[in-house]
Amino acid sequence: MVEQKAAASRLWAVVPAAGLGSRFGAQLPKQYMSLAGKTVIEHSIAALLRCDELSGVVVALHVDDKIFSGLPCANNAKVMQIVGGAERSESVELALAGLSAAADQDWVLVHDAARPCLSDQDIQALLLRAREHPVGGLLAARVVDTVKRASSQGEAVATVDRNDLWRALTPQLFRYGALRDALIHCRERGLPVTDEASAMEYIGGRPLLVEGSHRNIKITYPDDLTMAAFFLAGGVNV
Ligand SMILES: Nc1ccn([C@@H]2O[C@H](COP(=O)(O)OP(=O)(O)OP(=O)(O)O)[C@@H](O)[C@H]2O)c(=O)n1
Ligand SMILES: C[C@](O)(CO)[C@H](O)COP(=O)(O)O
Repeated sequence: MVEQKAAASRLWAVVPAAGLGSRFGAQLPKQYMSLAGKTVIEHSIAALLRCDELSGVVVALHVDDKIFSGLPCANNAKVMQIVGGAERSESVELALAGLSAAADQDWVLVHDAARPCLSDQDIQALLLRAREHPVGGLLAARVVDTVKRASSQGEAVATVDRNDLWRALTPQLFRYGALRDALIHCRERGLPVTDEASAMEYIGGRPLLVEGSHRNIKITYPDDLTMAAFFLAGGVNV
């Protein structure tokens, strides 16, 4: 009997970009702030598009977004747009629903539009390690500061053992079907999901932590844009 060879899993990307950047406090959503000659989101998407095996990217936009369609990357044949939701997790779930060509066993990279300093090296490290893992994985960085738990009065009440603490970054890489089902599971139960890995954890998964660069910062406050410009200009090579 001739065994049917399983079709190779394809690689997709989802870019949550429907936020309004309230903590950043600018007139424009932070993903559209200028950075090193382009907008923040263009750097984030460009990093994904440099990955040759990517089949397509779905960008989740705010319903009132009038900017993205005017960017050069919006005309890239691999780039699709959908309207996101009120929460980041909802935007990701809607983007997955928009990936009609994806098969359950395909892989999906979810990468914040607000993380413009993602390196090719980190993407390749995540793809190499997480695709060999039964659940998938995420880029992450070890916590290097002492961590305090605060009281409601803003006083340090405890020091948290940081030896096993990591900061979750993006991209995060999971199988399309498993991630879709995990996000639905969490939404139906009102479980708080701030990243894709937490949804996978809720259904019993243990995503692989792949150490990534501390330069892969999330633009949250204005100072982050200054740091990102420094990193994209090459930073200090030690
Ligand atoms: N409903 C939402 C909220 C956020 N995001 C995206 O998720 C990423 C990380 O979210 P965050 O840094 O919190 O962005 P904002 O929600 O814009 O920031 P803030 O919380 O300060 O308003 C960003 O690329 C943001 O555009 C999204 O797609 N949909
Ligand atoms: C997904 C994320 O960037 C991982 O650290 C983070 O959880 C996003 O949080 P935000 O409050 O939506 O920015």
